[in-house]
Amino acid sequence: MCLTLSQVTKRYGNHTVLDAVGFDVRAGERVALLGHNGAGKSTLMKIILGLIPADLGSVSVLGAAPGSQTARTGTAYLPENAAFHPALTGQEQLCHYLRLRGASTSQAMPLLERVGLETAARRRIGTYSKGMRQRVGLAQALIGTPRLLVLDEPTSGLDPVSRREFYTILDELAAQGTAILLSSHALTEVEARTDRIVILSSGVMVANDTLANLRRRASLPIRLQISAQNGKADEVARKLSAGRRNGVMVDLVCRSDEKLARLGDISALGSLVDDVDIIPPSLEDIYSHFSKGGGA
Ligand SMILES: Nc1ncnc2c1ncn2[C@@H]1O[C@H](COP(=O)(O)OP(=O)(O)OP(=O)(O)O)[C@@H](O)[C@H]1O
Repeated sequence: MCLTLSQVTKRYGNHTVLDAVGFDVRAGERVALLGHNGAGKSTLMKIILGLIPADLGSVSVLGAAPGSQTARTGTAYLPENAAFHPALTGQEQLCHYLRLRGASTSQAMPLLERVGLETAARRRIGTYSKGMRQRVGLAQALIGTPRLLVLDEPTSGLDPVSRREFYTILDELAAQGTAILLSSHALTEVEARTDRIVILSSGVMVANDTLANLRRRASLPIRLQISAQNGKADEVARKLSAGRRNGVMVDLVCRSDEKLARLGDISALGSLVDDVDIIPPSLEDIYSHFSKGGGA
């Protein structure tokens, strides 16, 4: 196990910011840490990195205490807004980090190539876009091939192509055995790119499971979106006891275990129906279900 948290509790005065949080991250696993603003995500990351202590509970990072030599050597961290010296070039900034970690500066260019910054490597960081600065941060995090990678909202402010490229690099790292914990507000993107989801709500862990299992447990309603033949939406809606959305679309909401029966009802309408789409609950729906205590 690369990361093990058990009963981790943190208080600031009377305010309990983390309340008995516990989960694991295995080698090669990509875990998303989701939660509203102030849910405790950054606090948890700071505890994992050994920057602040937990009041109660235990944390094991690569089998060692957070902040210990073993934990620090094997862990890389990318803060949400990584700050770099604007007058340094990407290459100079990376050489600086390599020296700090006692590594050879000859690795700077291969690392910059890996994150797609080879052509900009000799330009000052002050001229980089946000996405390019985020890539410098990722190159820094890749020094020494970390066994645990902790990323605080790594893709906020990145365009869709940069996001995809960013996740491709994370996928490669995970395939090599790096454990990845990343916080995010971008629910739809973590849906496709992570193996497990942990949801914090006001410092309490309200979910820790694969998305497929969370979907099953939430058993939220499914929407069947039916396209009726021209002019027949009212008739279709009436026959199915469903709601008409506009001139041709009819919305039918049902439980997951009713889906097949309802599809049978739709198909029995024959030529009155042109098409049907099945819309499962989105990650946003599931997230909101568990955040409101639906998992309890
Ligand atoms: N040093 C501190 N002193 C007092 N309260 C703090 C301190 N650091 C964080 N908090 C409080 O702890 C709670 C959790 O904050 P944290 O930054 O961990 O949330 P977050 O989930 O990362 O939020 P965001 O998504 O906005 O980054 C907040 O209510 C915050 O005000």
